[in-house]
Formats: sequence, C-alpha cells, structure tokens
Amino acid sequence: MNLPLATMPATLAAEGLSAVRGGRRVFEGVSFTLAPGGFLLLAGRNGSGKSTLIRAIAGLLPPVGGHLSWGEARLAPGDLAAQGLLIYQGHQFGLKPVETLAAACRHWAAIMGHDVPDDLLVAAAKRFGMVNLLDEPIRCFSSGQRHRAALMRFCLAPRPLWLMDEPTVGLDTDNRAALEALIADHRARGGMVIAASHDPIAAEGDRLDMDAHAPRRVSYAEGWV
Ligand SMILES: Nc1ncnc2c1ncn2[C@@H]1O[C@H](COP(=O)(O)OP(=O)(O)OP(=O)(O)O)[C@@H](O)[C@H]1O
Repeated sequence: MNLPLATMPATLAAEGLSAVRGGRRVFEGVSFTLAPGGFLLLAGRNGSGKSTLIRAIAGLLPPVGGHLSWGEARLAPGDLAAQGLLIYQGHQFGLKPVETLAAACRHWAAIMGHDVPDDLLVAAAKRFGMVNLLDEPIRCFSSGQRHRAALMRFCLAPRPLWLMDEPTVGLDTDNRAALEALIADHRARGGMVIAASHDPIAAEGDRLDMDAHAPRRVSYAEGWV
C-alpha cells in the first residue's frame, strides 16, 4: 500500500551551498539538481559533511552561502519542512522506550499532521517484518528493530522529498532489500530521495562526492588564515 503524494513533486535544486559547524566551514560550492523520481547519493569520508548537508536541506542548520529552490520558487532555510514537503530521518531515531511501535508510529504521524489508518500501519510494518512487534514497547527492540521502526515512518506521511541519513546502518540483508524496494516505490510515484551512505544502495541516480567540496585550505604563505 502506497500513499499518494500529498503535494506534487517539483525539481529541487541547490546552488553553491556552504555550511559552517562549530565555527568551521564544513563544505562549500555544493550544487545539484534532483528531478521528481530522482535519487541522490551523498558519498564522502567521515566528517566530509554529508549529515550537515542533509540537515541544511531539512532546515535544521541554515547554510551560510548558496540557496535551494523548489521548482521556480527560491526557498528560505526551513521552507521545505514548513511547507510539509519532506521527511527527515537522522541518526537519532526519536523513539520513546515506553511507547509501543503502533503508538510511536501514530504519534510521529500526528506530529506530521496525519492520521494513520490500521491498514496503512500494518502495510508499513509488513515492509520491514515488524507486524508482530506493533504492540511491543520500543524498549524491548534490538538496535536493528529500532532502525526499522524509524524507517517505517517514511510510509506514514505522503511527502515528496525523503532525506535519509545512513539508512542502511544495522540492517540485515532482507531489510536492506526492503529499504531499496521502499525507495523504488517512492520514486515510481514521483518521490525524490537524498541519502547519505557509506554502503552502496541499489538505486539508479546521481552521486555527490562531498570530498570534492571540502573548503579550500589557505596556507600561511598566502598571507591569511
Ligand atoms: N554538533 C557539532 N558541532 C560542531 N561540529 C560538528 C558537529 N557535528 C558535526 N560537526 C563537524 O562537522 C563536520 C561534518 O560532519 P558531518 O556529520 O556532516 O559529516 P559526515 O560526512 O556525515 O560524517 P560521517 O560519515 O562520519 O557520518 C565534521 O568535521 C564534524 O566534526
């Protein structure tokens, strides 16, 4: 069962993004275009800025340079989230240990402004082999099960742009395949995915190498630091 997208997707474009974290420039000159149905893999070494770029697109960390646009509209930081266009999944799963999986899913969807009918919840759980865990509290879950619980959220809100930070971590072979099928189904209805990953993900698309966007090092010999 796939939810129809609530909003028509449009091309997402980044132009010359740069970001600073902890007072240090992390990357600069990041540009890309992601059309409806597109997939963009963010690659690069540890610390190259993959998570930072995802957070910048999600509106959690305003870039210090460059901008995003959605179709013809130039965006201010946070606009994609404010307009209900994205789902972001970072390294923190944000799951309450005392909640059951079903309650956690409904809670998260409510925050996103959606009700979750039973058939949708069961379909989401089926994707990741979680149906028998729907009434179990999260505190009893293994780390891989927590990750799968977090991934179920992508099935629960019909938003066109998915931002996935290390979505394969801790998944076994079957659940990696389930993740890849989820991504393929989303793209087939026009959805778009940006994923940061050290692992290969079976999805045709573009690759952005964050190592190529490291800030230029300026030497003392050039006169300023
Ligand atoms: N909360 C923070 N405060 C200050 N600096 C940070 C913070 N988080 C990350 N950084 C710095 O920002 C840079 C980019 O980190 P980021 O997490 O975006 O890299 P990454 O490419 O996702 O790395 P990894 O592959 O290890 O997940 C790193 O140099 C890191 O030290």
